[in-house]
Amino acid sequence: MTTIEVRDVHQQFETFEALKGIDLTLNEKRIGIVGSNGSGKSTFARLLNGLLVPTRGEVLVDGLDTAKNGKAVRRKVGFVFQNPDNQIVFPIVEEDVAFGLKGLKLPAAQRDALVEEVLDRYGLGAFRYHPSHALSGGQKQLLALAGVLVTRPDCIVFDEPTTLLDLRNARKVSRVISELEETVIIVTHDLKLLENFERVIVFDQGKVIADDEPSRALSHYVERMQ
Ligand SMILES: Nc1ncnc2c1ncn2[C@@H]1O[C@H](COP(=O)(O)OP(=O)(O)OP(=O)(O)O)[C@@H](O)[C@H]1O
Repeated sequence: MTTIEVRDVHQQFETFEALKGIDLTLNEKRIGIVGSNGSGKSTFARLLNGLLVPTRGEVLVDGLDTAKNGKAVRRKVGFVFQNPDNQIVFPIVEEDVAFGLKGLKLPAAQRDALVEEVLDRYGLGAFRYHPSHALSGGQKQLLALAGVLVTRPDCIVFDEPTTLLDLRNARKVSRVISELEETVIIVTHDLKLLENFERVIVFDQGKVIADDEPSRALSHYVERMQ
């Protein structure tokens, strides 16, 4: 199981400090990240697989520094964006999933089998040769997830996976996430998503203000928001 160590992390965007000294060790199977708008959650999430490197401090994934080993880190930790349109880059569904496998240089037959398996798993098998842009919002979110899962990361970071979805699709994506064997870290405003999680971390103005089992952490958050 992947362990992510975040040590004295600061993130400065020009004159604005979005994260102000974060120290955390993440090694639970299910971790939720909550907090008000602009509190630094997405910034924090993007640090976890080296999409962003901290301006001060360090992030280590199984001992690998994200600032020095970005590629190896991203093989361990996948990232699913809030808006799947930011993640889906190929015009045809199967091409998009296959792209994630490109670096592995697999024989074509093995690559095709992996693509088929992951599409079937998320009910997208019938859409294999369809244009990616013609999928519904929920299907796009699942395609984005398929494209990450096919590379078999140990841990997946989701940035608000249900925010853009209607209730039915949000439930579907939420069920898919709950069934994942991989370690899951979710940034969300949808507190229902965090039922049965092991740990919830609450951000406020670039700092961690609570870090606890979900019911205690969430009641702290709700109190703070009043
Ligand atoms: N690339 C950037 N350049 C400048 N400022 C940035 C950049 N990225 C984030 N910020 C700022 O950092 C702060 C934290 O942003 P972040 O997206 O991490 O918040 P968040 O907690 O995810 O918010 P939300 O719930 O609204 O998605 C915000 O004030 C934002 O404007």
